[in-house]
Amino acid sequence: MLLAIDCGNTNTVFSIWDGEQFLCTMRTATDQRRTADQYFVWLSTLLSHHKITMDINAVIISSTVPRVVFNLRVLSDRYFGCRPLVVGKPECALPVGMRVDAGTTVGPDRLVNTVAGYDRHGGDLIIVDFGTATTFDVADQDGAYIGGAIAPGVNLSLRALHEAAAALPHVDVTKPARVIGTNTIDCMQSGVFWGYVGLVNGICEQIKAEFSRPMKVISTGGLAPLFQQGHALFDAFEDDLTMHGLTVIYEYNKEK
Ligand SMILES: Nc1ncnc2c1ncn2[C@@H]1O[C@H](COP(=O)(O)OP(=O)(O)OP(=O)(O)O)[C@@H](O)[C@H]1O
Ligand SMILES: CC(C)(CO)[C@@H](O)C(=O)NCCC(=O)O
Ligand SMILES: [K+]
Repeated sequence: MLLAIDCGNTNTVFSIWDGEQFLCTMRTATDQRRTADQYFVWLSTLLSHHKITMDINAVIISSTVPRVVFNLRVLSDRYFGCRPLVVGKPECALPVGMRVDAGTTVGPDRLVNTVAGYDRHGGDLIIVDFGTATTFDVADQDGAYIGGAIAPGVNLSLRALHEAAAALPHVDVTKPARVIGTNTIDCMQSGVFWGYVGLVNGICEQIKAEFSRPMKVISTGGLAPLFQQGHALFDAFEDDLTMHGLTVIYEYNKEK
């Protein structure tokens, strides 16, 4: 079985793939201090709770936080007896290339999203991922990652408002009933919710204008469904896009 690990700046998601389906998915806060032994105790407890026998013999990692990779490598080696594939490292081949400025480092999550989007939908895509940052990844006709946009994440923007302004409380994002808020919380929610609808819409429209062919827009990440509510921002929402991309990259490397 394959253990696929998607490590973001906020959360790290572990999924077990049996070759056909994901048996379970587990999420923990990203913390570079967490050791291999701590990961293993946590994983084994959850897997026994789900009644899944742990026979992991392969590991693939995408990490936007370089420092956590060390302990995840130790986890693979010590507990699963294997060397993990790490997206972005030379030994991990990608089925599709990238066309960006020489010397630039693309976030592995964005490359994985591009691979997954191309696998499911073919090329000419915009993938919008609502994580710590809101990213826009463009897949060309042949599936190559050709760039995109990085905007501050929704929760990050709300936190920034709260931290910078003494009279603004911490609030969660939600779709407000009205655009004109009549109290502080409604005003903040309106600003962030409708601000992001405008941001996503505006960036996608401008990417489409700059690109020469019609494009499909795919969304992923915990907050995507909220923004899809009542607005035709996306052609599809796919919860498991990054995990799917990790399995595609794993299979590609296994065959090579
Ligand atoms: N309605 C909601 N309001 C607030 N937060 C939500 C809501 N729905 C989902 N979330 C949160 O959105 C987050 C989405 O997770 P996702 O994996 O897409 O990104 P992340 O973990 O925040 O970022 P990263 O992948 O960069 O670490 C989760 O932390 C989840 O708790
Ligand atoms: C933009 C984030 C933080 C989104 O997770 C990540 O993809 C990243 O750290 N990227 C590096 C820079 C880039 O993708 O161009
Ligand atoms: K993510």
